Amino acid sequence: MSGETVLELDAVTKVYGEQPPVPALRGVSFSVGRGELVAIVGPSGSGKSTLLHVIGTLERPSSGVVRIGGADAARLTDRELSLLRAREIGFVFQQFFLAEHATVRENVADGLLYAGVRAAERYRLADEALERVGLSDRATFKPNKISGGQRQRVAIARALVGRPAIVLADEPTGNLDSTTGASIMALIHELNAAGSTIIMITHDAGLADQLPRRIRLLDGRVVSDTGDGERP
Ligand SMILES: Nc1ncnc2c1ncn2[C@@H]1O[C@H](COP(=O)(O)OP(=O)(O)OP(=O)(O)O)[C@@H](O)[C@H]1O
Repeated sequence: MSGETVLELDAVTKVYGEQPPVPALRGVSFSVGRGELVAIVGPSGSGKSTLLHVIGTLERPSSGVVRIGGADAARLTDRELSLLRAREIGFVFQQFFLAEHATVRENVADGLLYAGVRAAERYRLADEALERVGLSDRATFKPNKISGGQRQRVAIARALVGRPAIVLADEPTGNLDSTTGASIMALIHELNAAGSTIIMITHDAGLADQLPRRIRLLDGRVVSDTGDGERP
């Protein structure tokens, strides 16, 4: 059975600067189906962050096409693009990026600020997301009163709260010790098993090997992709 394509890249390039131009992506094509769990792996400078920014519509490609849920990102205005980003993409970063003055619950609810969801609904969905990451009992805490692993769970709940089509995780275990990192990886697997489509960037081949599909980048090109476009 072939499922729905949530992300499609076709011959995407990204060139930074002019003197000299730095080609960060040199014709990247692949697609991701709903429910996939994909690692994008490669050494430093291979283009992983650039690819994440392009997929996340934070940067426009120099050429090529990025389709999210069938919509060609290049055809959208900046305003439409921010709405698409707010509704369809959940970001998880290595450095959590939590608001320290706000509670855990507020941090998660704020993930819906730009998606046009009313406050009461934001908090209801935040509580639901916190339950999914096993942190309901920390909802009223401030981020500085919880552990690093719990902070990353908050960041993941924040990314999930709007039930985005794609969760993009950039080295989500990069700031954690190995045990805590393993528990975050277990959570990522759990969330994927529950239906989330997750694309994780890592330079760590060992971590990538734990994921069902690996797309390997080198010098801005895909050098291998263990998925063949078939949907799970
Ligand atoms: N804003 C920028 N301006 C100019 N060059 C850039 C910019 N961002 C990235 N690059 C260059 O593009 C190439 C790819 O960088 P990118 O950050 O995407 O790689 P990466 O695989 O994420 O590396 P790392 O694992 O070290 O974060 C590198 O040669 C980098 O120097």
